[in-house]
Amino acid sequence: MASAARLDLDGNAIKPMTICMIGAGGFIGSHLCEKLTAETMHKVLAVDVYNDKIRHLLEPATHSWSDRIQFHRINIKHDSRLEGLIKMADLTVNLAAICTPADYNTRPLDTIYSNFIDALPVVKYCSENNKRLIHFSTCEVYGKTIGSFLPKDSPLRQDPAYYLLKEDASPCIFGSIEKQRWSYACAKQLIERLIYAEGAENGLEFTIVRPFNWIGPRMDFIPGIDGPSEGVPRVLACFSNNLLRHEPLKLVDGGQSQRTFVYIKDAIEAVLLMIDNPGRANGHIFNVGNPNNEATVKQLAEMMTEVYAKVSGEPSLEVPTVDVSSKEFYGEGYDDSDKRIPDMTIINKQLGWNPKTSLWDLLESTLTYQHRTYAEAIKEAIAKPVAS
Ligand SMILES: NC(=O)c1ccc[n+]([C@@H]2O[C@H](COP(=O)([O-])OP(=O)(O)OC[C@H]3O[C@@H](n4cnc5c(N)ncnc54)[C@H](O)[C@@H]3O)[C@@H](O)[C@H]2O)c1
Ligand SMILES: O=c1ccn([C@@H]2O[C@H](COP(=O)(O)OP(=O)(O)O[C@H]3OC[C@](O)(CO)[C@H]3O)[C@@H](O)[C@H]2O)c(=O)[nH]1
Repeated sequence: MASAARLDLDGNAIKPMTICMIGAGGFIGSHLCEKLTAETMHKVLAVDVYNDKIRHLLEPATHSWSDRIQFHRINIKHDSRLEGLIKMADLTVNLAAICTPADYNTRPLDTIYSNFIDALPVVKYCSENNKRLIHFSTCEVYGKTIGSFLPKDSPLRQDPAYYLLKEDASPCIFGSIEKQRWSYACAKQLIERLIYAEGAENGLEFTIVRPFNWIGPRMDFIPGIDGPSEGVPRVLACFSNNLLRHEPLKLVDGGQSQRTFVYIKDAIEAVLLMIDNPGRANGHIFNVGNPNNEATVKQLAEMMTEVYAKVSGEPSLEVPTVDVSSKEFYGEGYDDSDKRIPDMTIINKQLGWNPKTSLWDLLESTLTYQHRTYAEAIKEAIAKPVAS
């Protein structure tokens, strides 16, 4: 239930504000909209080209929060209404982006435009109108770890100094230009630098969020069900799709890359703390991830296979995974981040935030959702005769 008497971290009453949320119809946006409507008195101006993932919040128009969320179907690439919405709001949260790795090397121009050029007016309008901005960047701005350049058997690889990713100390290490995978990370890095410069030179009040593999329900799409059959979503949806279809999970280059996964609901708590505590969040870049949930992609596949068997009651395949080369899976120009462990010092100090949910638990609730939402539709799709 929304409460009028919520307090910030310094014990002051939080005043309801109007938030212009761009990209509100996506995975993170849908969870943030849910949180803001259910637990706060803030008003949301939800901007996106799609609204399927937030339709349950918009309809019927008789929800207790209905007068606090408005959907605006706007493509921020070319819509003059954007400035008016930013002016109307106290805070803008910008989530809009192309952010699936399969696009970075195959649609590099769209990726760079989406993550840099299209974000420019948002930053400009916030700066010119003295409005606060929370901008979503990515853990990919760190690129590869320093440790990955050490010899394979070097004991230094065990030293956190060579792999822990720190907002104010780690370098950003990308591959060469023909490795177009880095088009996204590079565009995100440049928009971060621009926002930082707007803060330094023009006083823009900003917060930059670097999400480390947030996962949970409503992430991306299941190919052929609620997205294109040939589409390649992020790993959670790829592996969910394989499990739902009883196919082996594809391990790109053997699945040796490492990631830390954080449950979307834990991560959204961190974003709400940023929204409600401007004095503690402004001017900061925050890693938001769960350093305790590290796994190789192969280990993730094995755990998802085990959890899915539990929640679906269906036996696992005898050979649950298959190796595939990155060239075959993503095409020319793909490259990968080797390891991503967020340093948590800054977010702990400023906001006292820590994630709670283990990898097993977050996969259990997410795969329960995937099974409930998609299993029937997949069965029907498989049963349908293919048109000749
Ligand atoms: N999910 C993660 O773990 C993660 C990790 C790192 C960074 N991020 C960043 O967080 C943000 C949100 O990610 P997500 O996982 O929710 O992705 P998402 O693709 O689910 O959401 C992005 C939303 O932005 C909208 N959008 C894109 N271009 C637009 C435009 N021109 N006009 C209007 N709307 C537009 C899309 O329709 C989509 O609904 C992105 O900036 C992404 O780079 C997410
Ligand atoms: O079927 C598959 C799909 C992927 N992989 C490998 O899994 C690793 C993670 O892939 P994914 O979650 O798709 O994306 P990344 O973690 O590499 O990048 C994202 O991180 C943050 C963000 O900025 C936004 O979400 C995005 O760039 C990777 O190693 C794939 O190769 C697989 O083996 N099989």
